[in-house]
Amino acid sequence: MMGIIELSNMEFKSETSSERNLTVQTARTSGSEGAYRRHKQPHVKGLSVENTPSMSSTNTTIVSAPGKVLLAGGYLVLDRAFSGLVVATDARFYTLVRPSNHSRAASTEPYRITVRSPQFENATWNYLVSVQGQDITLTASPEDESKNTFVELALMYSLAMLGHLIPSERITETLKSGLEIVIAGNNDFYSQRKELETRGLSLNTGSLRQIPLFAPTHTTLGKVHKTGLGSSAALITSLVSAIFIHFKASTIGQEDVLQNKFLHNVAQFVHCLAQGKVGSGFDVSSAVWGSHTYKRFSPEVIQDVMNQDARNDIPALLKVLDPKQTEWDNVVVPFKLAPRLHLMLADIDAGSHTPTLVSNVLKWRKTKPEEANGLWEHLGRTNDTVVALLKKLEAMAKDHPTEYDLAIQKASALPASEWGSLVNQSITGHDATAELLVQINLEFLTVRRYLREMSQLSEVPVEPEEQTRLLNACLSVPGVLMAGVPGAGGFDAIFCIVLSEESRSGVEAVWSNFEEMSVGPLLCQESVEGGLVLELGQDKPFSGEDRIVQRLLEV
Ligand SMILES: Nc1ncnc2c1ncn2[C@@H]1O[C@H](COP(=O)(O)OP(=O)(O)O)[C@@H](O)[C@H]1O
Ligand SMILES: C[C@@](O)(CCOP(=O)(O)OP(=O)(O)O)CC(=O)O
Repeated sequence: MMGIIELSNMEFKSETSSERNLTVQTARTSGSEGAYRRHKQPHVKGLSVENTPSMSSTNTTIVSAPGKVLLAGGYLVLDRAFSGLVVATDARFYTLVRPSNHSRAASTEPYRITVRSPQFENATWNYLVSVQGQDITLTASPEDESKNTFVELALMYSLAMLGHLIPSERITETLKSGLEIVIAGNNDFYSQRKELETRGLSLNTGSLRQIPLFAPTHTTLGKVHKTGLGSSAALITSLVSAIFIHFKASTIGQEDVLQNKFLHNVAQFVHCLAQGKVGSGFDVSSAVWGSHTYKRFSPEVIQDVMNQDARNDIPALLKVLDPKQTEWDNVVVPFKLAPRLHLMLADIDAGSHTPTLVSNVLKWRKTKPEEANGLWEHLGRTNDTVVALLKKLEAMAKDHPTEYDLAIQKASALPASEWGSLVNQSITGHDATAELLVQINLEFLTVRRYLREMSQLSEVPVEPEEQTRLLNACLSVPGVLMAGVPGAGGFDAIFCIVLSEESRSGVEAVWSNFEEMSVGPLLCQESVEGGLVLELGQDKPFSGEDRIVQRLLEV
């Protein structure tokens, strides 16, 4: 057994097969866990289980990655000249990897990997793996009813890379009993309207809390209504990382930037390949690093390997994905909402097709470059101002906690349009927190004004009128700091940032009474756990208390 390489010495030299170690954050077990982990939900029998459930956590790896919401920078973030603000959610995607239950016989090649997504109908995929020295090839079983390109590419490339990174004996040893992989996304990733209907429950957060973890979606992956949290990015990031960790090509417990960069680069590459295009990558980025401001990587970085021929030269691919050997120029600056600010999300049942919106906006930018670039400059600057003000607010909370709390309390009782009256009311004569709140609110209204202008000029419904009416109704509730359309906008979703539980209830009431569109609240909030988390495996044992891990071991 080779020793763990010191992180400072770590090199991803593709021509050697020496051991590499990659790092993800270890799951926290107390205090700051996401709302989902804290909620005491009644235990309701959820999924039908195909295989005999194995409660054993031995040799089991579980890695999770968060969903995302792009609060500012939609479209602009496709261009390196601009930044986006992405917040990771405590709704996560989980990948479990363990030796298979039923393949004692299959101790020789080809090894078998079975992947299940128990929330869906017809969602089992079988793969056959052959190992010849450093060359590892994976093929989908021809007997499968459906194909999952995202899963297949993630497995194919992760294993092929492992062949060049760790000794082949370790690979065959790990594969010899076959592998079982279970993939599950938090309920918030998919519309729960059908599940609520089945249970005779109405569409509100109280009802959503009664649904079991990883509830069945009553449909196939192809037909499911997604809520826009970025299922494929979170899935690929958790799957790729779980594989690297399960094969002990990675270690845990240290926050090593280089190692996470490698996992990021692999996930980013696989996601681009599966999507058939190089997007901005903000979703994979937040799945790895949590909330941050994001400046994209130059597409040229991976352009040359963006085809299936990359399989034929894994050392060359490893070189491109090695953060030390290739210039990955993405910029990630960590971000955190100030205390007492709560993110609220809702999906709109109407939905929009993001690739169509993107292609039409980019077409407009190409045909009217002056008009578009002028607007993007203004919008980009206003987005940056909003981020800078949110950071100032966070600093204010740290430096002057008592004044900050008092100001938030007062602002919670009034709609944002009336916060101006709070600025000069404090004992010191000037309330700096109230002033920041006013500025953030106004700047974000300006962001929305530019987005509506973009809608008009490009004829793409980025903030459609129906959404404008909904957002304005939310902003009339006391204690609502921001309301907007995330990401590409359209009819997909809305977000609000609110200052208190009362504000949250007020906004929820607006959503359930809104008659123009069906507004479905989500339960998730900002992730406090950051990006990638090792939930189980290596030196992170099963405590018996984490009900998410417990549930994953059962399904
Ligand atoms: N629970 C899951 N299990 C397996 N694959 C999944 C799961 N959820 C999503 N995927 C994969 O992600 C693809 C959806 O990707 P995409 O349409 O880009 O959605 P999104 O915008 O949510 O990322 C699916 O076709 C499937 O391959
Ligand atoms: C337009 C964009 O900048 C942002 C789109 O963000 P969304 O969060 O709307 O994405 P989907 O989950 O794919 O619907 C495109 C991009 O950056 O890739």
